[in-house]
Amino acid sequence: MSAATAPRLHAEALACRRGLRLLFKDLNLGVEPGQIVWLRGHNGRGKTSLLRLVAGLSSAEHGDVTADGLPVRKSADFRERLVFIGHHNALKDDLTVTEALQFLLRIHGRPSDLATAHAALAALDMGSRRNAFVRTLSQGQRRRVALARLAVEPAPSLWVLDEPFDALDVDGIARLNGLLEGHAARGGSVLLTSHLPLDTARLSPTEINLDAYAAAPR
Ligand SMILES: Nc1ncnc2c1ncn2[C@@H]1O[C@H](COP(=O)(O)OP(=O)(O)OP(=O)(O)O)[C@@H](O)[C@H]1O
Repeated sequence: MSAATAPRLHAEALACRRGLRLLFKDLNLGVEPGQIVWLRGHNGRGKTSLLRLVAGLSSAEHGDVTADGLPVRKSADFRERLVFIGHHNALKDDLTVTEALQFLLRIHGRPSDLATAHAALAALDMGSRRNAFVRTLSQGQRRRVALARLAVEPAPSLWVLDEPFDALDVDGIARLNGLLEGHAARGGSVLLTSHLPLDTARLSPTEINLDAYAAAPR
């Protein structure tokens, strides 16, 4: 990854269907380098579904999501400049914390040497558990390990984060806020969901309420 800023994300008149239900329609979306976008809306409105569209993991019913003008599903460059952390932490129970993080870094093409993994864990204050098995961690600790990837992201990419604050304590929230703030200041961008209130004074997020684009009752 060599680009100096995050990709410019754009979508027009986006509509999303899951199964038989049209979830939302007529959504215009833009995420610029340096911007933090907070996606809000009722349970089941389609926030996770939208994040999956943006990450190129599914197709829209109508409209295209583009990154620097190219459809995300066709851009290998975009995939290298994207960090997607879903609601499930994707950590393997039978690996140690360090191994599980190294695995995630490796499959996403990021530096995965021991020093990098240890630095990432230290940034989320998980250094003392680095040799523990993932299955022995609490939910908040698992979330910290999954988020540790962000601490060693080498270039300003687009971070797509599904409920990243979920299960974090006050210290974890402060650490994540620090990562988000630093990332945006370096030209990175963020699209995230959160049912918990964000620190708007610190993060200055742009809010999008998906309820305003509802296509049908939930
Ligand atoms: N694989 C699937 N097949 C069919 N419908 C699905 C599938 N996954 C999700 N849905 C439906 O799509 C709708 C939107 O789900 P989604 O997870 O995107 O909502 P959300 O806004 O993220 O919700 P929450 O705030 O509860 O996390 C829900 O009604 C859900 O039941």
